[in-house]
Amino acid sequence: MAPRKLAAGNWKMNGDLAALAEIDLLREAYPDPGCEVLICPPALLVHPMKERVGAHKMTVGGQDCHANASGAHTGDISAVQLKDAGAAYVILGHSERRADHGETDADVAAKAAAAHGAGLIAIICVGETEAQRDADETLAVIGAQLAGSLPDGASAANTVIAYEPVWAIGTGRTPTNEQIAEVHAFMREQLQGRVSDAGDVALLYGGSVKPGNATEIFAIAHVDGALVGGASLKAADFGGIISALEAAG
Ligand SMILES: O=C[C@H](O)COP(=O)(O)O
Repeated sequence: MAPRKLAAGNWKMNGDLAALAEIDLLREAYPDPGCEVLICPPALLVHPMKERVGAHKMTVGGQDCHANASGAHTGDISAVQLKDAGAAYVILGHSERRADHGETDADVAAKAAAAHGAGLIAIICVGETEAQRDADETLAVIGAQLAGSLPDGASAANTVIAYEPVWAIGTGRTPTNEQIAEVHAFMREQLQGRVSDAGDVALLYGGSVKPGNATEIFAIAHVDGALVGGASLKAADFGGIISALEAAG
């Protein structure tokens, strides 16, 4: 098995029922996409989006889950509930959750274990801040986040890793191709010994991916797709990224 090719959209706290019209546009433009296409809308939209996707092979995911399957956790959503609503994936440990909700690597590992238990594929996010990159700590930070956030039992079938430099998210700035290549090769190496099929785990790049830079980014070794924020909100933009991934070797 080779790593899955995945164009993943993260709508973050954007979108409403009317925005599901974008799904119709994607279905029409890509009736049989040559890569996996995933959209992770706000939790309220997971079920209606899945209904809108219908028989199309596009998948839907959550943006977070609780580590427990149920219980007294007001405002939280479990992996089991996401699965029940039609999700196939869940994003975990996004830097916005690490910053806004104080999520630690151990929290992310527990959530990923819950996701796996519920039959969801966990997209585990890692990435350095600008200060950490300036201090030449990038690989140490990524190595520690990976080691702490990967649960036992992670495999290419149930886990995807997304490298998202915090300073590149929503800023229009991206690392150089060499910087992305260095981190992705490092992540591949770090997975050895932790995951039996480390060579087959999909590694996504995320942070200001647009139709205009996607082709270049997908040509970098060990980049198997993208986790896209702003440019996933409109089918016209996300479509450009899907097309670039379809065309990537
Ligand atoms: O999860 C997606 C990332 O945070 C990237 O967001 P962006 O594409 O808006 O920079």
